[in-house]
Amino acid sequence: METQVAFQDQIPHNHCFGCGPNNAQGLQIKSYWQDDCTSICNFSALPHHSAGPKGYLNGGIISTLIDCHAICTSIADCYRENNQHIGEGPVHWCVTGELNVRYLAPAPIATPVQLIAKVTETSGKKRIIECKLYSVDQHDRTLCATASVVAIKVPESWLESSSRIE
Ligand SMILES: CCCCCCCC/C=C\CCCCCCCC(=O)SCCNC(=O)CCNC(=O)[C@H](O)C(C)(C)COP(=O)(O)OP(=O)(O)OC[C@H]1O[C@@H](n2cnc3c(N)ncnc32)[C@H](O)[C@@H]1OP(=O)(O)O
Repeated sequence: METQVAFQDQIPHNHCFGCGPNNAQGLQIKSYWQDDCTSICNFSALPHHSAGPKGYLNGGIISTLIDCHAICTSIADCYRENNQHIGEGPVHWCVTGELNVRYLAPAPIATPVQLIAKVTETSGKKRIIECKLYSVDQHDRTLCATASVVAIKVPESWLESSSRIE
């Protein structure tokens, strides 16, 4: 995995709060293929990503991590399906159509989280991505959230039109 370049570092023009390398205030997550079917993202939170009690990770941040890891996985899968390297040749963009998160256990903010995602269904412009978020310390791995994300492929013109709204 260490030898791979993150999906996000190959997708151009990305100012997204969760996954955009071009957003200095953002979370700047990095996602990689783990194997043929699954992708992985490791993230360490900062103190201001807290929920009400300062020891736990904010639920909105958890949703953003899942959303961005899943959508970037969907984009990477579009390139893979077309036998292209990410960011080369015809552009593939996806947006979130639906995000369903089940919060199973609080995630301690000081413990790194790991996200594992898998594209489970592809039909036309739509992909369904199942994602799990774990809190991972040296001894244990606790499943804190599961999610199902619907990614919808949008044309390249989206980038041009969204760039004009600045
Ligand atoms: C505003 C973002 C701009 C991004 C620009 C792209 C540049 C990329 C840059 C960097 C990459 C990394 C970026 C990661 C970003 C992280 C993810 C986000 O935060 S994205 C922001 C939140 N999401 C939205 O703002 C979508 C708002 N919704 C829409 O624009 C439309 O509703 C859209 C495009 C999702 C669907 O539009 P339709 O309904 O006209 O599309 P039709 O072609 O009719 O549908 C295609 C298929 O999808 C299903 N579908 C559509 N919406 C669905 C939904 N909400 N849930 C389930 N299925 C849905 C339909 O039923 C249809 O399925 P059948 O082919 O018939 O089987």
